[in-house]
Amino acid sequence: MTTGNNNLEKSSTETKKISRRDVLKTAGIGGIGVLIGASGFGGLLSITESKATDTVQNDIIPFYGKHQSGITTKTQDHVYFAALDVTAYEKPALVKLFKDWTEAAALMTEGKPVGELSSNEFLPPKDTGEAAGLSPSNLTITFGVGPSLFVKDGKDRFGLKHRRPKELVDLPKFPLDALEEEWTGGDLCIQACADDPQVAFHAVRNLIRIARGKAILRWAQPGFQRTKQADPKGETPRNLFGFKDGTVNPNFKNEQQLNKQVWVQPGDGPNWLVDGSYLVVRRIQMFIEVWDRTNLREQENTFGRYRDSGAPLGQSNEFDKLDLKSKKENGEYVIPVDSHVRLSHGDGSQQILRRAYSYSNGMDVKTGSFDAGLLFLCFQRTPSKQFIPIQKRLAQMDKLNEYTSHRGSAIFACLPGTIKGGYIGETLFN
Ligand SMILES: C=CC1=C(C)c2cc3[nH]c(cc4nc(cc5[nH]c(cc1n2)c(C)c5CCC(=O)O)C(CCC(=O)O)=C4C)c(C)c3C=C
Ligand SMILES: [Fe+2]
Repeated sequence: MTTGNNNLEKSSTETKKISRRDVLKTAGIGGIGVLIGASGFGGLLSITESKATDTVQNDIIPFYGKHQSGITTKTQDHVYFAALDVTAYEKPALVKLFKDWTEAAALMTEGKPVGELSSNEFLPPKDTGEAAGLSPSNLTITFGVGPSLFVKDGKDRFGLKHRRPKELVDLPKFPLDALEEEWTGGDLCIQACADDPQVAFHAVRNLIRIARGKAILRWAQPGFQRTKQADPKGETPRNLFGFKDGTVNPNFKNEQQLNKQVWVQPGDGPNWLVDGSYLVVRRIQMFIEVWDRTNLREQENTFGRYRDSGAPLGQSNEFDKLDLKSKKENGEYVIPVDSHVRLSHGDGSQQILRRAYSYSNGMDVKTGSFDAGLLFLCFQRTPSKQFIPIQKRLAQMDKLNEYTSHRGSAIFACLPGTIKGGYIGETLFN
């Protein structure tokens, strides 16, 4: 029923690697527009493929489709997450922003710069340039809208109030929350994931630049997992506490399961969000110095899994099922009552799609310890029936709470995908 991250599927369309330099070289022959116009992107790829076989790989994730990419896409090595505040006052400005973002995002995910190269030395170049020569690196860019886009301080800012889904409301305050304004909320979000940190950063940087005069950064957080070079087998990544994290997740190959757990369905709320998903983000600080002084048995009891194999306590293999009934001779449960997996699993009926990344932001100047933790990103169909009840259980008695602190939080509705010629957000703004 469940798979590890390593089993997650890349989007269905066959993809090919083509570096930005290849695109520019090819453009030198006939011009990008002419080439794409004449043969479609597939044509461009096959030309380049036959010319430069050494660069043929699978690292373009299609931007267009029924759903946005970056949700059920195999988790890339890096994320750059940004929450934004809208500064525009009129809906047409928002529409223009999303149209421009769609165009730029589609280009960047194909490894292309956001605008044609200009030789006018008196103007700033359209693309910021740091991804020139880099491969597309499986870049995905996922856009979301927060509750405050619809209503802020009681004000219907863009005439969208009646379109706000009931589920798109600020999360309740959970016990032990230590949220800080500087890591919380946002009218819009951009999640850029890629197998290269510079490609992910480049994407967000250029989108923020395009947003000038319409939206500004509110907060941002980069995150990482181990790279594919370091772990060519693609095993489940480990978090900063050294445990395999991401073992149990909905099966990305199972369309039925995704429709049940991840994608918003007709009848769930307003139609504009059908085929989209809700994203809950938590910026969770992990007290790694305290953890490092904790003995192994305590660490394993905290999660309810073995550190080495990732297997549930009492089992041998990572993907073995949790046995929540089995007891030790002393009458205690093998998987402790306050362990993270027992509480997060509950009765198994609530599942979320987790796409978490570690972060490390240098030193916390107040304490002199690392400012490190987990950028917890999870997608779901109905937050009130998925993230919220799970987090309520965890906040009450999760043993992990001794070693973590929730510092940031936000919720977004991630829009459905779009086709070429359309734009992300058109179902909402039309
Ligand atoms: C409310 C949702 C969750 C938060 C917040 C959360 C924080 C968090 N988790 C880990 C590490 C692990 N989590 C694991 C499993 C797991 N966690 C959640 C939910 C939240 N975690 C779920 C739904 C599950 C799966 C439960 C199940 O059905 O078995 C694990 C075990 C391995 C795995 O399945 O991934 C680890 C390890 C940290 C470090 C953390 C906050 C910093
Ligand atoms: Fe967890």
